[in-house]
Amino acid sequence: MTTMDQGWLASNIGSSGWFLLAPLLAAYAPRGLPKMYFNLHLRWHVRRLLPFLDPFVTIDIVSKPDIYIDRIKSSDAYEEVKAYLSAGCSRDARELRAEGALEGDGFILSLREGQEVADEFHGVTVWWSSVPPEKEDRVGQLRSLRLTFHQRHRELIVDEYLPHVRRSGRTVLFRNRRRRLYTNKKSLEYASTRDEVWSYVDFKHPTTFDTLAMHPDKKTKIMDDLDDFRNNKDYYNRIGKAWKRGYLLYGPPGTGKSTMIAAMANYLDYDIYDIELTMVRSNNDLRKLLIETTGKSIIVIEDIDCSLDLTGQRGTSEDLPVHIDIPTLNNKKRKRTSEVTLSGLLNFIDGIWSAHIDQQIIVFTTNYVDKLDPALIRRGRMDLHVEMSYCCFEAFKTLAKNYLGVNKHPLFDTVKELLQTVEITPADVAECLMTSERTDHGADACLECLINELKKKASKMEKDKEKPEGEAAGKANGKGNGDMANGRGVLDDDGDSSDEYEY
Ligand SMILES: Nc1ncnc2c1ncn2[C@@H]1O[C@H](COP(=O)(O)OP(=O)(O)OP(=O)(O)O)[C@@H](O)[C@H]1O
Ligand SMILES: [Mg+2]
Repeated sequence: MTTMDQGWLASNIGSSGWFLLAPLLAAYAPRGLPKMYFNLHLRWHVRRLLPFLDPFVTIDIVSKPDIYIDRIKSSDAYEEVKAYLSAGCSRDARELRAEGALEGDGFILSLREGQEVADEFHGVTVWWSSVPPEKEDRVGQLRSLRLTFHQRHRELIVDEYLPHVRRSGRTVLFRNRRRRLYTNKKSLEYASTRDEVWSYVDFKHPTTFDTLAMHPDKKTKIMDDLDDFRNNKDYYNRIGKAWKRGYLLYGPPGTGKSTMIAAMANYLDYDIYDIELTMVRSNNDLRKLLIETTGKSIIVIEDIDCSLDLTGQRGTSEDLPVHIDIPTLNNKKRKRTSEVTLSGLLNFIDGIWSAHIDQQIIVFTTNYVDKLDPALIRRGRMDLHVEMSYCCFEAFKTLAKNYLGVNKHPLFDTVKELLQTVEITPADVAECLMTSERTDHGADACLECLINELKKKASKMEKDKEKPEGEAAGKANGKGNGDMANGRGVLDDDGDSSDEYEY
């Protein structure tokens, strides 16, 4: 971009003849000609001449009233244009205004009133200026940014340049924002249509795919899948499918399902909407929640098997309201009826309403995958089923690096051997390795602690095997009864994980 002063004059030089004609017409026409003639004919001609006298077109991009700013999540052309200009014009413009960014500690630079900057698009020069607010009424000041361009470029500017400005502005806004972790409010709290349905905090989870303990092949496949999703907008358009993808993460407690969600959000740079289904009163409220989400986000329903009674055969259960305990406002628990049904949830995932927001990932987690209604997790809804399993040696190595800062150790061989037979969750391994932080013990002591734990588990498994069937204590692979119904809870230590995830 260059400052406007020279650019503007240079482009106007060709039309200076018309500027001379204008005062002549204004001076002689009314005196020399009958009034009637002037009114009927000259005015008509003057009107036709106007585009030649001033061949420039202006478009004002007007801000939304302040009172609505907070509610605007998806698109606000004014904010997008401002962000586009702040990324470019701050380099050339001399007189700027700085506003504290809505999020973070930074400033947003914008043009001061009267300042103009030029921009170039496909060899065509256009000018942006900030115009003073036109009025201040009960909805607050309406500010505008004015775009000026030659009328012969109208099509290019309207059809290509302005969408380009909005797209680029959105990218700047997205880059500058703080990511958020949303959770839904109780249905009772958003009775009015203007109430916010989500509350949020800044999302600051430190987990990445680097620190996630999992077999590397499996990890790579998941990351590739996320990349494919992110980069394939055209593909989704072409096949006529909403740009969404469903992940089902299943496995015993402590195997990293929630951790994986944080890693996914950090990898994609997405917000998270964590839905507590038991707080949702009806299918209608569920839809309301969906409408108020934004793109580039992950919608999470954790422990879907515990959230609502959405299990059983679709034909019998989908339209029956489910009974759940909702704490009431005076904190006493009382039996209430949630009218969220299985079909309501299915519609939430991939009904017509779900298509209105692009680039969303839906994640369900569960400890008991086989208890879920097949309709809920069928392919197309939950596109990728990922089994989060017990700790394999490769996953252990990641944890050892995270917690102890070691890549090799003489005790690794013993750990490797034990992990081939013993089922231990990454959470339990992490707990043993964390002793190095809590005490002054180094890697040796932590690894010995882990080996002791593994040996204890091994001898318990032996004892359980000797007991008659039915008496053996449930494996630690389910919340409560240890009933991991898929029967594939153990990752091979050699990392042969090909059958642990399915597409
Ligand atoms: N795969 C993993 N990689 C790294 N850390 C892990 C992993 N699994 C578990 N952990 C550690 O264990 C803790 C608990 O894990 P997490 O909450 O992700 O388990 P979960 O599978 O969601 O369990 P639940 O089924 O009970 O919700 C995490 O805070 C993390 O420190
Ligand atoms: Mg969890």
